[in-house]
Amino acid sequence: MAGTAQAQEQVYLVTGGCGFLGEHVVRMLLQQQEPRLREIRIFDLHLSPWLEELKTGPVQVTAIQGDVTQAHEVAAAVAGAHVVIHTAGLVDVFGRSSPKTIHEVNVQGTKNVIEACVQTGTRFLVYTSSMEVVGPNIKGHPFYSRGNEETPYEAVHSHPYPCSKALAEQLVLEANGRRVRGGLPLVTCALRPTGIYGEGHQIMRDFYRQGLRLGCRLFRAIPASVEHGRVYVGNVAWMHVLVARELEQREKLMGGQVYFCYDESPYKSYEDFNMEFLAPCGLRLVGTRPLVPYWLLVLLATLNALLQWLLRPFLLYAPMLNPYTLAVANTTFTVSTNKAQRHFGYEPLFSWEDSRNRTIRWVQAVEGSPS
Ligand SMILES: NC(=O)c1ccc[n+]([C@@H]2O[C@H](COP(=O)([O-])OP(=O)(O)OC[C@H]3O[C@@H](n4cnc5c(N)ncnc54)[C@H](O)[C@@H]3O)[C@@H](O)[C@H]2O)c1
Ligand SMILES: CC(C)CCC[C@@H](C)[C@H]1CC[C@H]2[C@@H]3[C@H](O)C=C4C[C@@H](O)CC[C@]4(C)[C@H]3CC[C@]12C
Repeated sequence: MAGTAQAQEQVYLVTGGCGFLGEHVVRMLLQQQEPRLREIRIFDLHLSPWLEELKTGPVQVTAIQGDVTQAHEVAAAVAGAHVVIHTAGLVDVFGRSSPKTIHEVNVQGTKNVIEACVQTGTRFLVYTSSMEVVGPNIKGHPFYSRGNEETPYEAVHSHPYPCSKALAEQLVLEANGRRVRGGLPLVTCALRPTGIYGEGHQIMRDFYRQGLRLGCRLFRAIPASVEHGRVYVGNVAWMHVLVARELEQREKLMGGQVYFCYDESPYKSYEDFNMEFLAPCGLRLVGTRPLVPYWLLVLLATLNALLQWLLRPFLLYAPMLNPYTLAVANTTFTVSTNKAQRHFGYEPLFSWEDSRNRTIRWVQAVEGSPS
């Protein structure tokens, strides 16, 4: 009886629940009508207005404005939660934030989440990591033959964002098995999405707007042969929900594990993949080969980095092209694995066709909306 009462009382906490991925996780939790779910807490630095519309359903939705770098705020939000899905993070590869801030949010913030679980007795922690914990590395090595979780790869990073994600992932995995308040072990695991796309993807929106400005054209910069891993946001969210649900039943198998996020999205170059959505919206990718030689792109990227540094005291100059983004876009890195299917029965919830159509509809709706 006590078991039944407990089973109906589950509280989920989603950090970063108002972000691109976080919103999909929250909506997925509500759509899946998890019978044991009583409350979803959404913890974010900035709360979104759409939260209000979620508050009318049978599951209590609690919005908590807070900062993961503040240990006491995190502990207060975690107290009494059954599972924490920690998606909050500073996703910055353009140099908008300082390396210190990226470290504080992504590493110290994750430490605070782990410590809060230990102190308050929360046993299950799902961490949103990134493919960039593995690569592409600074040497530009491709991840050949569509690697999986076991594929050897020299993970060497210098950029603050992948460094912070790698450190945070390590902390999460090392915390698996720590005794939480009450004496039971903490069960953790990390999900590594490749480049996420779908409704709410701001970089896709930026490319679309840039294409409109350029007379409905984009100019190819990266060879079509470079494959870049992509995964639909709905499937990434679904994977988080499944892991959160299954972690309790399969703690021996899943605890301390990493899983790449994958689905049926095709293997293509970054730009060709974007054109799957932007072409039906009227954009055209000019050139079957890069129009600008690679050495010139490297030069421009280096110049941008230099300008960013020089202008920093006066203004924020953070263009999309810099040596790091160029290296990521120009290095083959894709995954092919079925580990999530073997460990917890994951199958993508959205087919490629669905994912594509949903994303196209979203891009089309972007036109005319404020930037
Ligand atoms: N977007 C991708 O392609 C991608 C790929 C792999 C992994 N990831 C990871 O997925 C997670 C979510 O990324 P996203 O693309 O949804 O980014 P996002 O910026 O849309 O969402 C991040 C959320 O975290 C919140 N946040 C930031 N700093 C915070 C703080 N100090 N305290 C509390 N909340 C804070 C933001 O307000 C935002 O709502 C991140 O951890 C990111 O590293 C993203
Ligand atoms: C060279 C230019 C023409 C194109 C620049 C594109 C560049 C802004 C894109 C290319 C690849 C993108 C990253 C990739 O999809 C994966 C991730 C992992 C994730 O954890 C955070 C986002 C990130 C880094 C994407 C950012 C934008 C990138 C670099």
